[in-house]
Amino acid sequence: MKNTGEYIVAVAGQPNSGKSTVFNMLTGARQFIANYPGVTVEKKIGIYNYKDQKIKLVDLPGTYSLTSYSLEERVARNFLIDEKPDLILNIVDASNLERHLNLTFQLLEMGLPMIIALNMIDVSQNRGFKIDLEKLSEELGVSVLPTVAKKGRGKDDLKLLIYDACNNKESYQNDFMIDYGETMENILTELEDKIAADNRFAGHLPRWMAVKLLAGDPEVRTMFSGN
Ligand SMILES: Nc1nc2c(ncn2[C@@H]2O[C@H](COP(=O)(O)OP(=O)(O)OP(=O)(O)O)[C@@H](O)[C@H]2O)c(=O)[nH]1
Ligand SMILES: [Mg+2]
Repeated sequence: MKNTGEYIVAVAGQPNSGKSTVFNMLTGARQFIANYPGVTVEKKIGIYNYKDQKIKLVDLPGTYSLTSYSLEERVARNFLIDEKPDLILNIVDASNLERHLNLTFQLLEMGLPMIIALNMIDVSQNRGFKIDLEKLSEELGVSVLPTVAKKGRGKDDLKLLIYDACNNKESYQNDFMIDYGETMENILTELEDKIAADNRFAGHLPRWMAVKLLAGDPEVRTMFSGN
């Protein structure tokens, strides 16, 4: 594992979930803009120090899923695959929980350490929603922290959680797995074995590749056919 004295945290979430607001809340003024390799999509990077640690946040483009059909989705997912950040900070809009969990499941399938900031708790409460945080966290196998980023609420707890997660990655590495049913699972297992045995795909998560392959993902298909 790299230990360069700084941790890289990818801020991922659907559009309008409050990613940038959380990003600003955590990093304040220490921000700069870069680009992702080969594309013009803006890469917003922010830095803050916490205790003895330097934390580098990357504000990923907002996407509804992680297929490879749009540039933003490709950028977000390639960042996760290529850079293997120390942690994914998934921003979820508590007032649209069901819709936002779609991306959460896809992020979980990438097999990286992850935590969730359940943002917009104020909006969710105003709508009369009561979210059982413990149950949500238990079902997903991920730590869930409520935030109201617009008002700075949850900032200190979130910094502490990020610090803890970066320093104890194994405990934040989830083993979440969608069960696609017997027929699909049989095919997936076969594919996973083939992928795991193929050194072209070293460093890739076999399960993730197998799922994407079955879904007809163009990028993964190209990788597989070797073109
Ligand atoms: N009420 C409320 N509003 C929030 C909260 N967090 C963010 N917002 C507002 O929600 C809107 C969207 O926030 P952004 O931070 O821009 O969301 P984003 O995820 O970065 O959006 P994209 O970059 O377009 O994907 C802004 O108007 C924020 O001020 C919150 O916890 N509560
Ligand atoms: Mg934003």
